[in-house]
Amino acid sequence: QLNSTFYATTCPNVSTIVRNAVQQALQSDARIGASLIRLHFHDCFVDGCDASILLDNSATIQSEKDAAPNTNSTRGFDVVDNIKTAVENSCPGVVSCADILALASESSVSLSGGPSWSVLLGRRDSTTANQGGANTSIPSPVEGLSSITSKFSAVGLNITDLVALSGAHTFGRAQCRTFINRLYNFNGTGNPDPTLNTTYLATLQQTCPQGGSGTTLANLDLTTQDSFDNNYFSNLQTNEGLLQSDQELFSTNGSATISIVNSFSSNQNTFFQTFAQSMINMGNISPLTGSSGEIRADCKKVNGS
Ligand code: HEM
Ligand SMILES: [Ca+2]
Ligand SMILES: [Ca+2]
Repeated sequence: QLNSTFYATTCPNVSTIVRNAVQQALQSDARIGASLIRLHFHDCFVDGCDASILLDNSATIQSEKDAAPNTNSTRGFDVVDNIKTAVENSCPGVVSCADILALASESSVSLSGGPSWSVLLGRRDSTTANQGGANTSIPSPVEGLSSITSKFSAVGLNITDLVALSGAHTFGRAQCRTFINRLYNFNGTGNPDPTLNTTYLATLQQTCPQGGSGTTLANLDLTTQDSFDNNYFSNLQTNEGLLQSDQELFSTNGSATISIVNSFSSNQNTFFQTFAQSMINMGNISPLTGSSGEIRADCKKVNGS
């Protein structure tokens, strides 16, 4: 029941306001677009796209920010607050934080060279957070393709959505601790992951030495780190996916995901169109609408708290 004209009379310029704020943030932080779209993903997978991820700890809120997939990892909350302030200055009390995450995701992708799409709007903001849900519903990079597929399926997303949305790893960074399992002792074998390109392996071992800092960053896309393009998929074909969950899309024998990777690698337009549709699908995960939830005044807090 979301629609693209939800704010046509109440905040007609909301898309432009968000886009300008994201563009400004990109000028001092080339990574911020990647960080913003990831917030939308981690929001939508936990009780739907309701901005639950943005709530800080309080007497009644156990923040999702402290859940394992998010802690010392998700970023961009300050930029979300800046966007919200800019939107409130033009249209006070009208635009939800959940819709701001959806709009900021589209701006992040299109400003980085990726597709544009018409964002569906009308989500409202939760009055609760679900830290336990964030721990269980957000996929881990090491849990295996079948388990990740189940987590997508649990929110109504199929294998095409999984491959297309994983293509968001065409930009942004990952910490050594999220892929070091592949570099030295994969699954207790005493050897690296055999599906890791040996030249790329050597580079990653230099970036992430054994016993080194787990928080050192590597580019998710070794070829075009800040551009939204289909190189992520050609990287998988050359065994240069960074996370185990990335490479498994192409290297799992017999998996239906392989032909989808090949198709996105050979045709960027196909990837872009499918990605846009899959973002709409993800953005439709159980939104609060009508009189459910609220329009938060401050994305970090439930109103009146
Ligand atoms: C398919 C399952 C997925 C897994 C297992 C996964 C896992 C991860 C991990 C481990 C990181 C690095 C975090 C860190 O080191 O702090 C990451 C980063 C990122 N993820 Fe995913 N992800 C998945 C799907 C998605 C989806 C669906 C999107 C968006 C549509 C997305 C967008 C991103 C972006 C853009 C980054 C970089 C963020 C930054 O640089 O701040 N991921 N992901
Ligand atoms: Ca949520
Ligand atoms: Ca790229």
